[in-house]
Amino acid sequence: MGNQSSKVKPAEQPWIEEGQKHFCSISQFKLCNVVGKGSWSTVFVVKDRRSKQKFALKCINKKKHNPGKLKQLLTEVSLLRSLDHPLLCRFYSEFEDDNKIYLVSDLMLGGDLRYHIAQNRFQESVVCVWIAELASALMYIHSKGILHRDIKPDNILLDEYGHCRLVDFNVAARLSHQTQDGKSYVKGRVGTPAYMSPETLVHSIGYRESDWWSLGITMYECLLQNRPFSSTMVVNWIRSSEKEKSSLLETMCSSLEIRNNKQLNTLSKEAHAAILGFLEPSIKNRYGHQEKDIPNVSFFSSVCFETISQGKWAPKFRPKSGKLYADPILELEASF
Ligand SMILES: Nc1ncnc2c1ncn2[C@@H]1O[C@H](COP(=O)(O)OP(=O)(O)OP(=O)(O)O)[C@@H](O)[C@H]1O
Repeated sequence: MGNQSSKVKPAEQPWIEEGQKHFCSISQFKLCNVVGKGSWSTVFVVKDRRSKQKFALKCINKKKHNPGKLKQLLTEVSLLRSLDHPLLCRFYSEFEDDNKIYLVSDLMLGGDLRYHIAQNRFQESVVCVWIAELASALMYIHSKGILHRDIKPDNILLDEYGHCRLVDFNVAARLSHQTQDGKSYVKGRVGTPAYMSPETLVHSIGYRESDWWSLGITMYECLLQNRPFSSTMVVNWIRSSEKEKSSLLETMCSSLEIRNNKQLNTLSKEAHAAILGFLEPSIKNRYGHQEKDIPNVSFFSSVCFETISQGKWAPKFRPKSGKLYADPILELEASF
């Protein structure tokens, strides 16, 4: 382990002049490209006319969304405003006009992990830095009392140097409830089925450990290019009768079969153990139950968590510079 900070371009926030952080009108920007499309937004690369700096501008069409969705958006904005970490995508401003709501944030030019893992099978050393960076971001948001609830490769963007940024706080929530023994949780079966923890699927509840489970599925996928449970398998479990649902946890654990999974056996013993640690059905035994122990997980022995958490650890994979990691079809579909 070595401190690489002198050689490495940190995951720094772009420089912005004081006073320019609070964008309030679309006229302040020149539209450049479409960089992504979500289920309720289009994301543009825009250039601030004054500083010439580029940002991501998420545009949400008010007319296409019901008041419930817009309320959810307000929650997302309030959560984003409370967060500031080198491995999250910094949020600057929101403003609106008659038709749209606009959110301005850091622009991530390296594409999402879903794209990259579909192209390549990555070395463990690459994935180790990604998962350590995500673990660091996760510990930070948990320390702020927030659950992400939708960790998956689609919601992880790379910056131009290859640092991971956890994005999409659409369904994130504050840990607003407490069990009798003082454990914080959020109600609801929320997220993407294939990444949902057993407790979320079975009891419609999310703990901090539930995000660690999703990170475990993400790690599995980054290393092996597939997932331990398919979405249809999970959806079928959810749709099963109430009686069967009570045995869902058992089914899921036995289906895990990952303890004897041939693919897992192709990994180092450290990677294998980390996946089993994150995908531990019992939350008390799951990695992340004691978040302070995460840096001691043997899979992370080659990285320094302090440097990782400052966004200064050198990623082992750097996206191609000058390439726009966006489906060209989005450009054609864009409307404004
Ligand atoms: N800051 C950013 N920099 C670069 N690209 C981004 C940024 N934010 C979002 N994108 C791109 O835009 C896509 C859509 O963004 P996002 O998932 O936040 O939209 P959404 O409407 O909230 O989507 P959904 O509800 O389907 O998750 C992302 O998959 C990503 O490719």
